[in-house]
Amino acid sequence: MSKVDPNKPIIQVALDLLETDRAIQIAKESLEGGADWLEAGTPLIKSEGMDVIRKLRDAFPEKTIIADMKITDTGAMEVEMGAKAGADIVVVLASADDSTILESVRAARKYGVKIMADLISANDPVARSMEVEKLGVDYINVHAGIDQQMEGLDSLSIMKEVVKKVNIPVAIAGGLDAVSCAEAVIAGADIVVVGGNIVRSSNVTASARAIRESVDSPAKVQITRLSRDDEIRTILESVSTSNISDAMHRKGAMQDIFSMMEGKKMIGTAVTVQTFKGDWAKAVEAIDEAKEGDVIVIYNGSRHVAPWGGLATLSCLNKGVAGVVIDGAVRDIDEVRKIGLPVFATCHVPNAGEPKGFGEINSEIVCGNQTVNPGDYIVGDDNGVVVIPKERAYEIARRAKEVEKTEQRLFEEIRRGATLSEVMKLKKWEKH
Ligand SMILES: O=C([C@H](O)CO)[C@H](O)[C@H](O)COP(=O)(O)O
Repeated sequence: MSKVDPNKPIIQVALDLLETDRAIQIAKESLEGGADWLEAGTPLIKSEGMDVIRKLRDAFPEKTIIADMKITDTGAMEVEMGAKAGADIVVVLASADDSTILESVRAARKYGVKIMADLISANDPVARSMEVEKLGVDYINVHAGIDQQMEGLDSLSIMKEVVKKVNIPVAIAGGLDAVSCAEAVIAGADIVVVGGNIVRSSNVTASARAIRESVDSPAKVQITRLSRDDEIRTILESVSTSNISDAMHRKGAMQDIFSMMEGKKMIGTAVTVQTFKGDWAKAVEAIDEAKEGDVIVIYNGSRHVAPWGGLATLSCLNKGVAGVVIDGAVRDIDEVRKIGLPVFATCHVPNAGEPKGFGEINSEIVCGNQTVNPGDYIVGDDNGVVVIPKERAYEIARRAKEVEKTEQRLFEEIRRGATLSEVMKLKKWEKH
């Protein structure tokens, strides 16, 4: 049942959820889209125990089921648990001690299951893949863990080395989508393990189908490479400031700063301005310092005298500035709205100050009670404005995307008639 045909890559869908019922429903939808193997993900096993394997086995008697137990010790006991619950393949950490791997393999032989060794966090994954093959494992999974992916680790380059060194089937996992699955198959992957990009999709069947098409015809998939900055901006385009706030554990949101341009989204890198009540010179000079795609972030601190208005806003268009954030007031709001540049501010008033020239451009400032440094990523939408420190921009963008995907699936389940607390089983997960 768990054979691998070198000409037909296997899609293993990782059911990284918390509830058995949702996992079974999502498994059904992913099989309809062409997924092959069903993995009880580690969070699912931790949440529901081995019973989830039994329920998956009952629901899908003919399918290959993987218990992603990530065994680190007591190999024989845990493999026995997985096998008796109905798994075909049990996952052991490749970084576990050799004694654990050997015991897992011995128990697997006794109970008629296979062992997949997961290389997540292995010190020297290529060398370890050869060692665990010698210890008798049946499959190797080259895996960039979810937290690692968020910081930019990907498993493809390691997998390219591993496939040259081992003779057993090689799986790859770690944030794979239709494009990276195609790349992995071209590079020699026998099994692609896909979690979030299937199970958190609002249309699980369509997402599984897209992966099926890409692994079956990988040469047809167009592979584009983006710079890190473009990648960050592309991801940020697709998420909301609420998603980002969740990803940052509620840090990063500016206080008392609101969109003056309903429906306009803004993404850019900060040019910071420290200025003072009644002085608009530095705010306006910052336009000349800004590059295309920058956001001018101004601390002015007055609700009554604006450092910014219509003429400054129009000047921004000539420089390709992505938007403006003001801790303080803006004026000429009718002109600002006509011009259409995203502007976020505390309020709007008629008064402007004078161009005196106090203050500084591109020093660290505090805006909306958040520290902003030049180059930090600033995102604004109708919810408000968040600042993402530049050092964590990629990670936060990726985490926000995971939040967005999770919500897409929740929306879909609510559309089907459930309430949010039913879908999330809120009562069960209240703090005990
Ligand atoms: O094994 C996994 C992870 O450690 C959480 O248990 C995932 O199933 C694996 O990474 C695949 O999921 P995605 O990375 O979301 O595709």
